Amino acid sequence: MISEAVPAKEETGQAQLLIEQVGKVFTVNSPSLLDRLRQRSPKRYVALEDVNLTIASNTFVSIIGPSGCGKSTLLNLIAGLDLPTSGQILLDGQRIRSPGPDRGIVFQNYALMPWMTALENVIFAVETARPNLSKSQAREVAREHLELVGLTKAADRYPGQISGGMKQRVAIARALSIRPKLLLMDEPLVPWMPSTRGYLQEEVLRIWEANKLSVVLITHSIDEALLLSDRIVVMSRGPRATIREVIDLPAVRPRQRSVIEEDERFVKIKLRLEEHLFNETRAVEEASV
Ligand SMILES: Nc1ncnc2c1ncn2[C@@H]1O[C@H](COP(=O)(O)OP(=O)(O)OP(=O)(O)O)[C@@H](O)[C@H]1O
Repeated sequence: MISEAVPAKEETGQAQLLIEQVGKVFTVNSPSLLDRLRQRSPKRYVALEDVNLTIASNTFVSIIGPSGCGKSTLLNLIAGLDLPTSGQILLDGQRIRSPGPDRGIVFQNYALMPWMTALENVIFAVETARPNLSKSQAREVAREHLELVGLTKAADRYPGQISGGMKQRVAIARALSIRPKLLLMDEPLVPWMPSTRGYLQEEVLRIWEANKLSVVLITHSIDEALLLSDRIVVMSRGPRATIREVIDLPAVRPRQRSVIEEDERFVKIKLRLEEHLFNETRAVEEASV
């Protein structure tokens, strides 16, 4: 049995990101969605309800939950790409109302500009987020970040000329180059074969350790969450999805893959998460029949 999430206000005071009683209601009016919901007229869909979470500085947090529960919705609210219908999200005491340079975002599809080289993609982000830098300073910052992700040699290549894994590393370099307090990642490693994915996971860890910022990662992979995170946020299924539990992982760093298979504490958490996802997914499937 999984316990309730601890309300944000009961946690210690040095929080960086505060999510307070957040709810999100969508008005569904696209014909295909209405068709799926077997509705004719526009309908309200309560995606998130009463979401509370505190994320302290320098913490790696993964969000896991059944498909369609609202993980991306929550990440978009933190990114400021959308606004909550109720509640509020504060970053260092400032209410989030729009995207800002204090948050870097990495999506699954990289969102690179194809007509710009890898370096130009990063320079563009630096110039936009940090207009006080001179052109040569922006170029230098961009170069440093491409170096950080091991892509110095690919700096002058266009997105169409590099592999998907490399594109994702450019996207990570771009997100980090604006010096965000928070790095938000929406299933960035999903498309990759296990070997590439494993390599990118190591890269993400190395970059996080080098940068000391907070990361919020959405993932479908329990192993990935166990390998990378300090905390795992477990969401319940929608509608009215919320945080079911926040699990603090044992502070084993650096964390080898074998730890997840062999350390009894990790094995227990893995079983619990598998059971939760299985039950929630089954309930979603049953509800849709
Ligand atoms: N703009 C929107 N309008 C209407 N409904 C939406 C909108 N965006 C998301 N939803 C609904 O909100 C719910 C949560 O969607 P969301 O994409 O956040 O889930 P998710 O957990 O990220 O899904 P997945 O794991 O499949 O990526 C879904 O039922 C989705 O259909």
